This record gives sequence, structure tokens and C-alpha cells, in this order.
Amino acid sequence: MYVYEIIKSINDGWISIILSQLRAIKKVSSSSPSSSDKLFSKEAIINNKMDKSIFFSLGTGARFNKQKYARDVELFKGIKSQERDVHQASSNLHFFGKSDVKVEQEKKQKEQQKEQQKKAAAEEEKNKKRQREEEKEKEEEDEDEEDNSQDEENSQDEEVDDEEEDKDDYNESEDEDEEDVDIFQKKYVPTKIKNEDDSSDDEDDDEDKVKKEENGGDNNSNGDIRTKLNISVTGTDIPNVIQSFDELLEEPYNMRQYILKNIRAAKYKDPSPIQMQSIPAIISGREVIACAPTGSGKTAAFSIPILQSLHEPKKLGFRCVIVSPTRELAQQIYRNFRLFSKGKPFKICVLSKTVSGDQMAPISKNFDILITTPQRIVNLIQSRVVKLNHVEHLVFDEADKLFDDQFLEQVDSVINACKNASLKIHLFSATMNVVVEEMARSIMKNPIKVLIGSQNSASINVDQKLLFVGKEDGKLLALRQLFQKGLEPPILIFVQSKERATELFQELIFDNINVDVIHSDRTQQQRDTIVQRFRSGKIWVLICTELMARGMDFKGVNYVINFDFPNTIASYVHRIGRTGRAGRQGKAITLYTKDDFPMIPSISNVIRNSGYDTPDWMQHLTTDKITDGYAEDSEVKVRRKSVSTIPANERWKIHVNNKKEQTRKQIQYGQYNNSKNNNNQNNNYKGKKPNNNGNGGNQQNNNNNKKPNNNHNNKKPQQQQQDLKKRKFDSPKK
Ligand SMILES: Nc1ncnc2c1ncn2[C@@H]1O[C@H](COP(=O)(O)OP(=O)(O)OP(=O)(O)O)[C@@H](O)[C@H]1O
Repeated sequence: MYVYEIIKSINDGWISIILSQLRAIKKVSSSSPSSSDKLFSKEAIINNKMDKSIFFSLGTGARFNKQKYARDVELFKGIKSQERDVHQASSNLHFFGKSDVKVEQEKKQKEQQKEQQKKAAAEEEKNKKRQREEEKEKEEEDEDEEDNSQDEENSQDEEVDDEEEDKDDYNESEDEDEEDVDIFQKKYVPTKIKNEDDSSDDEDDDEDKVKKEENGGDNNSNGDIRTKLNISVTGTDIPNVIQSFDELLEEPYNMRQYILKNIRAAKYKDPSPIQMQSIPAIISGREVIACAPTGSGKTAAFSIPILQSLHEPKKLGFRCVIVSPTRELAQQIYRNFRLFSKGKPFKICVLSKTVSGDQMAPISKNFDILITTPQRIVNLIQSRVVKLNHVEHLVFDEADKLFDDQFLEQVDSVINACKNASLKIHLFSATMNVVVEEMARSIMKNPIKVLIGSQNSASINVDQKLLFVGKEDGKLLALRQLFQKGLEPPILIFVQSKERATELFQELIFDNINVDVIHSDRTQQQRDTIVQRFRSGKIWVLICTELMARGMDFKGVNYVINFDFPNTIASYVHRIGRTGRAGRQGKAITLYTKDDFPMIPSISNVIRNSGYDTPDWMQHLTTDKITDGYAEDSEVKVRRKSVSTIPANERWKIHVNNKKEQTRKQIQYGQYNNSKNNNNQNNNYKGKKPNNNGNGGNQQNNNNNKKPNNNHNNKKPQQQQQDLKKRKFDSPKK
């Protein structure tokens, strides 16, 4: 061993070290005369007793006296060829020294090994912890079981009704997995393309700089992640982002096992950027203003941490209130809470018109979580049926809409009714404006603002196109042409008003399109049925108003068509956000006429900011009334000519003749019986390509069922016609 140290020392020219090594040899030799030999003996190597470090110490360029040490070389060669295991032992040894690269590789390998060992130990520790937690959970569950069965008996009809939908939720998640949808965080929001005239952008940038400074800069690893994923945060003492849901099991979050189990069951692999920052913030007891693109998982970003923070069901009365602008969205949020609270008997309720104050009064104390529209809760507050003294979390989903004039007074009443000193207020939306934010900040305590991407931007997953159709009459023609080219359902078509929705429905139903219409004049039951049928693929094309623009999470919508141009930028962003959700791709086509020119520059800007192209002239269009789409007076309401083209009775005749013709053709080609046998499949578009006959791929479907696919399905044609006329007559009352 010492011989090699000496060689190395010679090589390095360190005489003094040589002397000391020689002294050492002398010492060793005197104590054990043959020790030097032993070091290189076959046995020593076989038993791997040799101190390998000696070989590692020979660096590149060590001039080894091969002649002198030929014996050792031969010995090594011999051992390599003779002994397999020795071969292995000796393979770690580099007799003739190693290149720097090899040394480096060795080092890295060692480090990796160490790292792996460390990870394995950590993993083991984690598993142990998980096991302990699970055991604890099990004990808790056993305790809860008694409560649970009692709670089930008391639970609201609504909850039972929604059981079916809950199942759908899980199925939908599985679909998602099948498609292998990429997690959202891998996507990056493209760099904002600046409009020279857009001074507000510059202001935003300045503001961003200030925010980053407030946030202590982006120099740490958290800062890197935030920068990479376009997460901007403002506020003080901002908790770190989480990069996996598993991190929530650890300190300081100590997430309950059952929640994580539910997250896994929902097939959420990784948190989305808004979840990465909002979940730790809310669990840490902070108030949050969250602004993130449509379909980026905001609902889970508040429901998961709130469930963790509520800890256990308590019969104190509502401890969490979620306010949403529409009943449909409230139902959806309710399902989300149910999904993540499975296994814990939290009592969750959605307030609807059918739940009267009398019904609510005796049971309100049993509930933990309330999801409601503003008017419903205000009614109960005013009639003193519910008390909100114990509310710990108050969430305004679609906050900018709720803080709008339409709801502001009601929102104010709700805030005033929440008297708990430790109340936390949270605001969530894909769009936010300065006025709302300022208003909210005045009632919030040291909130953290989380912004994903740039404010008020459209989802980058939606391919957006603007389509000029000349005059109002051109819209229907353009729509029919689009259908003829083949649009893959499900499709959402947005129009400006209930009346226009009905008119368009009446046009399309006679084109044999599997279409239905939803707006606020339809009954609650009709609305529920339509939403469910659209979700399950029984309706392929859904005509709707702003009622469906915000929050609705219909998985897999392929197209959003803005038949009527949206009135505001926020409306545009939310409408087209019904597609391209959870990392999927979607398409949006917006029809426009000359009347819509005032909104073109700002919408064109939004499209460009999300990474899609628009013609240059749109940026420079000057009209009498250019708007920025956010100020109260900026809403552009265009008076539009009726959608209807021909009188209803004429349309009916055409429809009946078409039907007859189609049936005749099918019988002629022997398709009728075959398609009848496939009746069940026809209710679902999944896996089918649209045909090119202008009916959205539903010709067979309609024929087989012998009825149009709308809510008149079970009625006779004459009855349908009467209903249609009645509806047309009824609908103008707003
Ligand atoms: N971490 C995740 N992994 C996979 N899917 C997720 C994750 N978080 C949420 N989702 C799914 O993404 C979809 C959109 O979520 P959500 O409805 O909460 O979006 P949103 O941001 O509230 O959209 P909007 O602004 O339109 O209301 C849902 O189907 C939800 O199940």
C-alpha cells in the first residue's frame, strides 16, 4: 500500500512525504515483516480485505513502474481470469490509475448510492408514518361510523340525489386517465405579447416587479419553481409551494390520510400551479385572492385545504360557506367537496329554491359546509333561519362576478352575517379587476394574492379563432357550414339572450342536430336534467346563455362557439374556458359582424396574449366605442336581428319530410334494423366521428329513437310543436 503512496508522492514531487512514507514502511516492516506482501496476496484480494483507497489515490498521469511491480500486475490479471467473484471485487480497483472522468463517475456513483440509501430510508420513514396515520385514521373511522350512520339518515334528499352524479365524477376521472392527459404544470403560459397601445400592461409589469420584491425576490428554489410555472405571489410570509400532494402529509400541513386517499382516487397525480400555492396558504390559515386560468383546478385549490382545516365534522352549524353565482356551479362545487370528503361524515348542503326556511331551521346546525347562490343564503339570513356565527371559511367563487353590482348587496349581507373573529375570506376566479380586488382587500386580513399567468388571460389550451360572417343573417349559414364540415361534439354554443337561445334551438332542432337549450327561464328540474344529459353525452350540442359561462366543468367539450360576440372580455375568457380544461386541448370559434367591431381590438389582444394569432388590422381597429371590457360602462350590448329564418309551421313541415326521407333511405339500404339493434350506443357520441350531413353526427340517433333529442323527447310531434310555439311566445318575458 505504502509503495503506491510513495509512487504518487514521487509523481507529485513531495520529497518530505516520501520520507515520512518510508519511515512508515520501516515501522510496519519491523512490526510485521511480510505485511507488505500480504496486502497484495491473492487471499487478501479474494477476501476483499485490501484497502482499495490506495488505488483510488492514484490519479491521472501517475507514472507507475510496471517493471518493478509486474508481479502485482500479473497477479491481478490472473485473479481476474480465475475468480468470478474476485473479478467483481477487483473490478472496483483501478490498478493503473483512473482518468479524471472515471474518478468523477465513481464519485457520482457513490453519491448516488448514498442518495438512494437516504431516499430509501426517508421512504421507509414515510411509509411508517403513513402506516401509523392509517392506523389512526382507521381508529377514527371506526369512531365516526356510528355518527355516519346517524348522519346518513338525517341527510338531505339533495345529497342522496347527487349520489349518481358522484359516480359520474369518478368515471370521468378514469376517462381522464385513459386519455393520459398531461398535468397542467408542464405547460407554460407564453410570454405576453405586448400591444404598444396597451399601457395597462406596463402598469401590470411594474406591479409585478413590486410584488416580486415584496415576496423577497425569486432567488430561492421556490422562486425558481414559481418563475418556471408562472406563479406570481404577493403578500408577506408566503408559504412555500408544494410540488406533490404527498408533501402535504408532512409538517407543517399534516394532511389527513383520507383526503390524500380521495385525491388519489380522483386520479389527481400532481397539484396544478394554483393548487401548489393556494393549498399550503389556506392550510396555513391565510386568506387568499386566487386568479388562475379557466379549468386549472381552482375548486380543488380551496376545497382540499378547507376540508383539512375543518378537521372533523362538528355539529356547530355552518363552518364553511361557498358562494357561487349560479345554482349549477354550486352543485358542481358540492360534488367536489363530496369527492374529497369521502370517508368523513362532513355534512354538506346546497341551498336551492326547494329548501324552505322551515325545512332548514331544525337541521342547519347539523351541517358543516354550505354551498349557495347569493340570493338563497340572503333569504335565510333575513328570515333568521340560519346563523353564520361559526363560519371559519367564506369563499367567493367567481369572485369578480359576485362583487359586481348585480350581487354586491347580497355579498355584503353574507359578509356581515359571518361574525366569527377567525373568519377567513377567499376569492377565486379566472378574471379579476382592480375595483373588486381593492374592495375585497378592504375586508380581508393580510391576504396572499396568487396569480397564475397574466391577469385576465384566456386558457392557453384553447385554440381561438374569430370568424367574420358579414351580417347577422350570415351567422346561421356559417354555423351550418361549420357543422357540415364536421365539428366533433360535445359543443357549447353561446348566445346573447334567452330569446336568441330559444330561436337558435328552434333552427337547429329542425336540422336534426342532437341539440338542447339551457337558460334561466327553464325550470330547475329541466336545467338539472340538461346538465346531466350533456355531461353524459346524451346531448351533443348545447345552446346556452351566460348562465353556463362561468365555472361549469363539462369534461371533454371540444368546441365552444360564440354565436353572439361576448359583451366583455371576462365573458369571453370564461365562455371559451368551458373547453381546454385540465390540460386538454379545446377550440373556440367566435362569429362576428361589423356591429361587434368595438370589442374586436380587446378580444384580439386576449387571443394574442394566450399565444394565438389574429390579423394585425384587428389590433389597430378604431371605432366610435372601443372598450377595455372591464369598466362598468364598457359592456357592449349589440341589438341583434332575430335568429329565426322561417315561420315555425314551415320548419315543422320540412322537419317531418326530412324524417320520412331519411327513414325511407335507411329501409332501402337495410340500415334501419341494424341501427335499431344498436340503439343503446346511439345515445353516446364517445368514440364516434361526426358525419358530414350537417346534423353533428346524429342522424342515426334521431332516426333510431324516432324523436328529436331534447327535453320533448317523450312527447308526440304535435305536442312538441305546441311546446315550441308556447316557449317562443313565453320566452320574451325577462
Ligand atoms: N391536480 C389535478 N390533476 C388532475 N385534474 C385536476 C386537478 N385539479 C383539478 N383537476 C380537474 O380539472 C378540471 C377543472 O377544474 P376546476 O373546475 O376546478 O377548474 P377551475 O379552475 O375552477 O375552472 P373555472 O375557472 O372554469 O371555474 C376538473 O375536472 C378537475 O377535476
